[in-house]
Amino acid sequence: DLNSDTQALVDFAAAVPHIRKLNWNSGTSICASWFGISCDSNGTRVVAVHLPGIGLYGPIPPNTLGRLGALRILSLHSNNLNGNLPDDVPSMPSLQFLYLQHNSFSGTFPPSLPVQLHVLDLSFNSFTGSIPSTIQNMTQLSALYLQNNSFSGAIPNIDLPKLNILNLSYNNFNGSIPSSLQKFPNHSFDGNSLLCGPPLDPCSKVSPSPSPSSTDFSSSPADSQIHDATPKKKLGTNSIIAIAIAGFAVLFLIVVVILVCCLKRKDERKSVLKGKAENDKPKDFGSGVQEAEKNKLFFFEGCSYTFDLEDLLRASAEVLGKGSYGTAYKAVLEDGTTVVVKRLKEVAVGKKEFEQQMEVIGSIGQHANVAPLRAYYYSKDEKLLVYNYMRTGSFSALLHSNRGTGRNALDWNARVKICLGAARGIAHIHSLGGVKCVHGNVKASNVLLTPDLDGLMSDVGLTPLMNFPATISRTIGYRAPEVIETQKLNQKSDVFSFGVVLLEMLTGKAPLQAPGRDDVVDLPRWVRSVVREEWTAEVFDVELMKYQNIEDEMVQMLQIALACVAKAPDMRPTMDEVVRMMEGIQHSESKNLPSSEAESNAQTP
Ligand SMILES: Nc1ncnc2c1ncn2[C@@H]1O[C@H](COP(=O)(O)OP(=O)(O)OP(=O)(O)O)[C@@H](O)[C@H]1O
Repeated sequence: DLNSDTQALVDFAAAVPHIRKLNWNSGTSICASWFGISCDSNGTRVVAVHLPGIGLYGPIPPNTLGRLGALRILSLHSNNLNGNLPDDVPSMPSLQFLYLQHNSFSGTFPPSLPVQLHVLDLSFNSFTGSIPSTIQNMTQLSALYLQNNSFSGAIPNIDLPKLNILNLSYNNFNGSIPSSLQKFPNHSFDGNSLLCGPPLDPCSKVSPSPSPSSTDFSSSPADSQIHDATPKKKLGTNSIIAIAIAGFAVLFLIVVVILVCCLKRKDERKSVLKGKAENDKPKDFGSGVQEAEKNKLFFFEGCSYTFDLEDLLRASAEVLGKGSYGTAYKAVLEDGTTVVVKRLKEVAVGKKEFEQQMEVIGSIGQHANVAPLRAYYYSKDEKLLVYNYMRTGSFSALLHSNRGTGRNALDWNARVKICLGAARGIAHIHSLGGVKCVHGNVKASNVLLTPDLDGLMSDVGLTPLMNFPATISRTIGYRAPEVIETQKLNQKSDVFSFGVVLLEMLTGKAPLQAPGRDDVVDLPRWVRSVVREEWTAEVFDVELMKYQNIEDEMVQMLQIALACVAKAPDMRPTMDEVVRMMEGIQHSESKNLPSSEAESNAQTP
């Protein structure tokens, strides 16, 4: 019952040192006010423990968390926990989501995992030994993250029907990849030098000699609470040379492909715009178009548009808004095609760098949650970007416009779906690595919506083109404190900005848009101050109050948001972790389960 759950948590907190205060006071209600704790809807059992990145130290003692018999989600990632897992922890009877990544756990793969586990994340630890074939019993498993450990041996031939995410990269696995797992992409297996077969190189070609990375393994558990997503292992000189050669080859190929495309287009569009730029009345966004012969619209691959610059200049245009990069126009072409044209102002880079960044943007755009850039035009006086027109508009517009006029409120599931889409889009950008793979301007008006309310990140890859200080004032409410100070963007500053979007979604309040305006709030500060006083009610959007059974989810989402807007960048989760935590919430609620299962969950003693 709740008393024994409470005692289990108290025992855990007493035995495990932690940097951040938990404020688990026996006088307050565990379900309503204990940090990181969620109960079932009756308030009779603890069903989720979310304690990411709060500085937990040392091993998990046996007979503490393991006593939480109704626990469905255990999230202890990004702490400094170490040692072996106690026997009773992963084997809790109701556990469905286990997040232990980014700690310093050692020992072998947990021998007894509950068969109903949905997600298991042991990545970025120091686990050793092989994966037991009994993993085959976990028929509900949909995601298995074991990357960046020291697991070894052959990978068992597991065939789990629901498994759709698998990451075994950066371990010491050897042998051939079993047929059942060959459907996963290479990066599921990267960084295991003795592993071969599809999707990696064929086994016969793999030389047995490359030094196993175990000796190079550098583990620095205590230096930070949240590690970067970059692999912990150092690469040998051979690997670096090989990677460099492969990189050059890929780059060369890309350049060749682009050249071929350009030449082809040149042929297709003869004499586009010859003498037209002066004769036609150019739209606002085309007034700087010159030298039309030399500079044409460059389309990205996979784009089905057939118009050219001339058509675009003839289109009827309407201003959508002035953003930090320039003005956005909705342009309707003569054949009815509607696109968005962004006319960039104050581009701070030259042509070559601009084009290189366009290539980066083109490659980032291959994701369901990133609004793809379709075409661009570059000349000395005019820089235009062409995007699909999203008629559902932006998250910001849907969340804030026409409030209080009996509008159709954006319901909870829609809000979560939109934010999860945006989170996946940002995580995708981050996954590409490198300094340029930062969004840099995450905010609700840059989350565009598909007709079925999926969130897409727009304005991707534009910050490296611009003069940084020019963009800062418009988006002040989304900026991480260190960005305001140093003017340097990084992935953790994107996480902060995303946290503000989540707070915006939860509270229905827009963050500070520009200094000196008093109609809007410093959201992280406001939410923190309310939360300090008392939980929930005050914080959440009144429009959300009419929905049943969502308090748990809202509180959990609030915790994620607050973790994202932590003042210290190191304390913020990575975007990948944010996605997984959000997915965990989505899956965990009984209302998302089939009704029979929901009932049995509700009846659990
Ligand atoms: N592809 C698109 N489809 C529909 N609406 C869009 C599209 N791109 C932008 N918008 C909308 O047009 C308006 C202006 O966009 P723009 O990106 O120029 O400025 P912003 O988002 O307000 O600020 P920033 O430049 O900092 O991103 C915003 O309301 C935005 O949501």
